[in-house]
Amino acid sequence: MIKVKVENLKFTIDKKEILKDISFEVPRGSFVGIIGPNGCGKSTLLKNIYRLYKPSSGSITLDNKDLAKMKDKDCAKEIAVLAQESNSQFDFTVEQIVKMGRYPYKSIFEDYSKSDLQMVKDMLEKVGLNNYSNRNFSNLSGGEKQRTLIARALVQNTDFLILDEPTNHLDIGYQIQLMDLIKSLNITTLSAIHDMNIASMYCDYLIIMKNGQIKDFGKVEDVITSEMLKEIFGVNAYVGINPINNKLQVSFMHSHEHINGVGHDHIHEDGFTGKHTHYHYNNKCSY
Ligand SMILES: Nc1ncnc2c1ncn2[C@@H]1O[C@H](COP(=O)(O)OP(=O)(O)OP(=O)(O)O)[C@@H](O)[C@H]1O
Repeated sequence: MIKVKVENLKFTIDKKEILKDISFEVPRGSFVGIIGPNGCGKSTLLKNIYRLYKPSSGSITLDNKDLAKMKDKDCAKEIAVLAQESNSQFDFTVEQIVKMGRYPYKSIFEDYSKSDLQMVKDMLEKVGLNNYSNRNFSNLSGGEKQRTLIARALVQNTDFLILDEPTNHLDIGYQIQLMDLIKSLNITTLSAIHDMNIASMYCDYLIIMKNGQIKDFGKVEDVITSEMLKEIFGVNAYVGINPINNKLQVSFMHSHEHINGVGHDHIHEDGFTGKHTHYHYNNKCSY
């Protein structure tokens, strides 16, 4: 079953084509990550899906319904979004911000119910902010702000979650805690992610983007390769398998550490000529 279908999506701003004929499907209940270099169009793609931007052409459907035709409030019951940092919630307390996630379920003069408030309290506890209800958002650390915004997205209680670099600002403990929490909800999730190891641990499928185009779409183990990392990001990496969880694990190397070639003080393909050590791996020499 397909939750989200994007077909031939193009998006142009200031005469610059940022998304060039994007098509993909997100299977219901899956966690799909989007990876790609800075500026390749990940956020812009997400913004077209959560309707901050209007596609120049193409279509996006959610459960076979044309997203462009949905009312805002209905859309908010179907899609929760954690965008990249925004300062729009400047003067609110943490609790007030998280409560906003319940807004789509309220009629115009209806106040928040006991169960809304309980949900907010429970979610703040889950993201490790139980004593933060009355703190002013603007005084929080980057990680605390991020966890507040995640709590707001999760109390929206939708079947589809869009995350734009959700682990931004979070220390490794909170990164794992947050991703475990999201994964445990079993809701369809589409997320821009920079960290390859986080992507490998949590995603079912990955979209590889470059220059506003999709270069690959597939299962994590099929698309994360050292060749892809070289082609898309221009970096050298060792891709192995963690024997404990059988997930791919990526370890990056300096640009002068690579597998083909021997000898000291020679010119590398990237121009590196400095002194360096050679490392041996499987009888091949890397340096
Ligand atoms: N409102 C806008 N006006 C003009 N250019 C824009 C606008 N929004 C995005 N762009 C440009 O579109 C391109 C894609 O930006 P986008 O934010 O989608 O990249 P990204 O892949 O999410 O990058 P990052 O990894 O840095 O977050 C960039 O070149 C950006 O400068």
